[in-house]
Amino acid sequence: MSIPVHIVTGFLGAGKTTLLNRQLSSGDLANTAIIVNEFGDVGIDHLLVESASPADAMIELSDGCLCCTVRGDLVDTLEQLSRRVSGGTPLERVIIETTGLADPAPVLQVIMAAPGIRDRFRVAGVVTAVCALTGLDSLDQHNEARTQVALADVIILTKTDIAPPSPALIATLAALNPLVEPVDANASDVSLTLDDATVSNAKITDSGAGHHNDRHHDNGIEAFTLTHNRPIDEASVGMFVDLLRSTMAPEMLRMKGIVWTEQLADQPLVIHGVRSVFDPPQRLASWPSSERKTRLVVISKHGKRRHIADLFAAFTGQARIDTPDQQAITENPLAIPGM
Ligand SMILES: Nc1nc2c(ncn2[C@@H]2O[C@H](COP(=O)(O)OP(=O)(O)OP(=O)(O)O)[C@@H](O)[C@H]2O)c(=O)[nH]1
Repeated sequence: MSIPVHIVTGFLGAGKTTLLNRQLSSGDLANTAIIVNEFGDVGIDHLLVESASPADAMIELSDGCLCCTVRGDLVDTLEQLSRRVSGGTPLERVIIETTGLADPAPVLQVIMAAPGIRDRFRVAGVVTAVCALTGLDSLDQHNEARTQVALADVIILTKTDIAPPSPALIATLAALNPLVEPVDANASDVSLTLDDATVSNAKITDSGAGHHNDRHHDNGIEAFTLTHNRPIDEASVGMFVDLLRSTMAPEMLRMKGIVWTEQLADQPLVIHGVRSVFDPPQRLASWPSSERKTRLVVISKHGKRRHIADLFAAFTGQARIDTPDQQAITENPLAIPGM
């Protein structure tokens, strides 16, 4: 059984450590390793996180950002944890608190793709703290803040006790991540460690995506849904994903959803990708609702929607006058317009 890794992110000062402390003090983080990543020579945050978990469960990765310089350290740390587990130490979960300036995608990629890590750990979810007071400014001004929201499985609005979130902030969050309905940090059931069922259900249902089928925002990220009403050949799905990974990885922040395949039509395929890294597709035991339909939510850099939609159309046999079909693309990938 792989060990779930929960990533807690959010812009500088958004309230990550406060949320973590709150959950630690509630006592439900037994057998949890907490990895805190900080900028600067002297880490502070790890001192601020209360030691409610075993002393050696607290690991500080400082002097760099997880998404760049200390990536190797993260792999080493997870390998060490894995060895401890083999030696009999109980470990139910890992929580990684990133720096406020981190892009969480490389962290996810380490867990999903690094040899020796991906078999022993799995991404359980990304929780992003957003400050109700300063969140809108951060989102307007910083790419990292937008990426943190775009990649979130859960968005927690902090400091709502000081001021309620503005409608503009709520609208911006919905545009950046139509899959997720923000929750209030003060709500009684807020948790940083969502169980797998909650997260995978959020990923595959239509909640949010159905209402915001085609959302974009002028701050560089757009979210849209690709849908198809007929079963798709599984091989075509694989080719579509491969081509996206090889040609669009820097622009495609995230793709998640369910696919109705010709093979095993009663058990939809779950697709879950972060940039170029995709989880091995999993089958659901059955459809989550009565509606059978392929739904893929894509969060990408602004301006790439047309290319991604054209590729999807080609691989699902939806011919368009000015777009090559699947055969043309797979025989000559250079034929994709705009790439
Ligand atoms: N009133 C109020 N203050 C909060 C809340 N959450 C965090 N704070 C305060 O905001 C400040 C920053 O909180 P932290 O939890 O350290 O934020 P962080 O995201 O870990 O900060 P960095 O690690 O520096 O990015 C602290 O002074 C907290 O006490 C909240 O929900 N309400």
